[in-house]
Amino acid sequence: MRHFERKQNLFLNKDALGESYQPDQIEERDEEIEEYMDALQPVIDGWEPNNIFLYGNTGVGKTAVTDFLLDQLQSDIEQYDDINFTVITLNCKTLTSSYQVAVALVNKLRPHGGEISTTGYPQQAVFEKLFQELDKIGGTILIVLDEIDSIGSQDDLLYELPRARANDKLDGTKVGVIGISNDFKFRDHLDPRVQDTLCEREIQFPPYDATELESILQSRSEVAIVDDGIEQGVLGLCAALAARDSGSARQALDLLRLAGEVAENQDADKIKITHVEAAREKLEQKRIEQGMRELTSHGRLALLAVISKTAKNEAPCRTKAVYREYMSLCESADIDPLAQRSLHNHLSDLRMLGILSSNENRSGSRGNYYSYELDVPFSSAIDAMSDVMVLEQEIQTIRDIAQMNNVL
Ligand SMILES: Nc1ncnc2c1ncn2[C@@H]1O[C@H](COP(=O)(O)OP(=O)(O)OP(=O)(O)O)[C@@H](O)[C@H]1O
Repeated sequence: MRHFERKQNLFLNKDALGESYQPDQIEERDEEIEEYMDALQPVIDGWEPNNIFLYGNTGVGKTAVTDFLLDQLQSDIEQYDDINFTVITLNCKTLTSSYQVAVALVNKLRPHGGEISTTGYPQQAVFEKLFQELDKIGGTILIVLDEIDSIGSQDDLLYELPRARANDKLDGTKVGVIGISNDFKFRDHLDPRVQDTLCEREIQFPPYDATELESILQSRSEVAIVDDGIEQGVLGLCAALAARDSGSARQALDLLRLAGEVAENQDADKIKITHVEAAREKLEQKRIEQGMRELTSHGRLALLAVISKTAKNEAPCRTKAVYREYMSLCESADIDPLAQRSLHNHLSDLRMLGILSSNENRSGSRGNYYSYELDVPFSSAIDAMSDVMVLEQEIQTIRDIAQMNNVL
């Protein structure tokens, strides 16, 4: 049997490319940092803190900048004896109401063994317990609620918490809320009173462009990867691919880490462009597989129909042609086909998931029509299909046709 062996030739600190790493330096966010520092200024001046709402797509540095600035604030505040400052951070991902968020906060603040049950109290009673815990700490408290959109429409706490002092619920403790969200609709759907309070200061984090991502990768790779461990052009390629897709630093860092792992497995002395390409394919496949897990069986058959048209070199193709292919796959799978209109909806969903792309063609008197093609490499799509479909024979036939037509 093969033994585990430590490999340390390319990575100096692989964890520095991972999710839990907190960078010493934030790149390319000077404007947002400036705005954020302005919003936090009242804390160090000893006034009531602003409530701040941060929004932007996933991976654009909302959490990293928040952690960085609050650490900085905490250390700068040490020189002022008259401020007692506390930060409480809670990720709300699994908490779907004000009640659940309030219970989680209370239990975070109570000592081990003194936690309250997650059910059975009237909501106001939990809020009261929370205010009591906050008063025990006293001073200035910032409560960071990450992924705040999970709270949904039951958002009373977001109204009550920032106003607790004004409404005499707190005994001198100054509380500010920092809400973080990547759901752009969440803000607009908030009760207008909550919106006014919570979004006192709003800071938007736009997606990164390729140059910005390259500079983030550059600074992170200095910590994560050995000198001379990266071939020229590798960081640029990772940055360009992530910028084109999402503008997410997380995606760019994931790509570099995976490329490093591919290189390491091949005992290469550098991370090369080919390793990035292999890593990209792996990530793409993971993304498609994740997307496909959410599809119904008809969604999968719709995708397989487009894959089959691609193998025949017949993509982009119109809905009508996809529909014919889909009908024949349904017949092989012994599944009753949907109407063409419903297939069209499935194709739209696949486009939303980034698996297909579509073009609207204008054809004069005959009206407009859509044509579809894969927006991911053929090989990733068909490999992902093989994992989730039972149409083994049909998938093999599609592979054979693709090979004959040199479709990769
Ligand atoms: N400007 C930056 N400089 C250095 N590292 C960054 C920067 N922006 C993001 N990162 C890194 O990218 C990764 C993702 O960033 P972060 O978690 O802050 O994104 P986010 O906007 O909070 O995303 P989500 O909404 O999904 O939580 C982290 O590893 C973070 O350290």
